[in-house]
Amino acid sequence: MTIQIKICGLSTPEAVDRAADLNADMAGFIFFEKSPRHVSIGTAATLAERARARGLKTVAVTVDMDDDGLDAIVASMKPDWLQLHGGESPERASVVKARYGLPVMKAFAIRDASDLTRIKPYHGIADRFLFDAKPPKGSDLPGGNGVSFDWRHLATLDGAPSYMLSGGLTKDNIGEAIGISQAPGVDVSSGVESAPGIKDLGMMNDFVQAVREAEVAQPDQGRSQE
Ligand SMILES: O=C(O)c1ccccc1N[C@@H]1O[C@H](COP(=O)(O)O)[C@@H](O)[C@H]1O
Repeated sequence: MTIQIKICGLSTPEAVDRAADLNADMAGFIFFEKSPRHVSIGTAATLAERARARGLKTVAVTVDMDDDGLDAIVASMKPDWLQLHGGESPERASVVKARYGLPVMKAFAIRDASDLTRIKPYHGIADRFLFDAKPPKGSDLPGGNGVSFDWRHLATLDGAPSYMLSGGLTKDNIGEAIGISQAPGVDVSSGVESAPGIKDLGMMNDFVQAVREAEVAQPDQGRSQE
C-alpha cells in the first residue's frame, strides 16, 4: 500500500504541475485570509481545474467557515474534499458533509495523547482525520506553522482510522515520522517552502522522494486509506 501524499497551500500553476508530476494524491488550497498561502476563490478555481485535469484530488482548506463562504467555494472551485481545520463541532461537520455531498477531512490539533480522544464523536461523520500539531503561542494560524507533535501518540489510536499526518513534516523527518506513526497518508505545507507561502519545486521533489524511500525501507505494516 502506498502512502497518500497531500501537498497543501498551493498557489501557482508551477507548484500544481509539480505536485502532479510527482504523483502526489491531493492538492490543498487555503482559504484563510491571515495565511501567507491564502488564495482567492478565482485563483483556487483555476488551479483546481488544472490539478483535477492531472489526476490530483483537490481539497478546500477552511477554518470555521459559514455556509455562505463554503457555498461560494464549492460552487466555483468544485473541490473533491472539504478540510475543516477549525473548531467545527461534530454537528457542524455533519451539516457540511450533507449540504455539499462531499467527503470531509476534519483536522485536530495534537499535543498529548489525550487530544486524540476528541476524534471519537466524529467517527461516522468525518471521512478522514488530519492530525496536526497545536499552533505555537502567538501564531495567527491554526495550521501551516511548521510544528510537529510527538508521533508516538498515534500508537494510542483505536482501530485503524483513515487519517493523514501533518505538522512540521520535511524531507529530513518524514522517514522517522512514517516509521513511528505508520501513517497511511501525509500532508505537507511549509516543509516544502523556501519562504512562507512560496513553494519550492526542488523541496517538493525531495519530500516526495523521501516518502517513497520510507515506504521501501519500512514496508506496509497495515496502512490503509480508502
Ligand atoms: O497552511 C496554512 O497556512 C493553513 C492555514 C489555515 C489552516 C490550515 C493551514 N494549513 C494546514 O496545516 C497543515 C500542515 O502545515 P505545515 O506542514 O506544518 O506547514 C496542513 O494540514 C495544512 O492543510
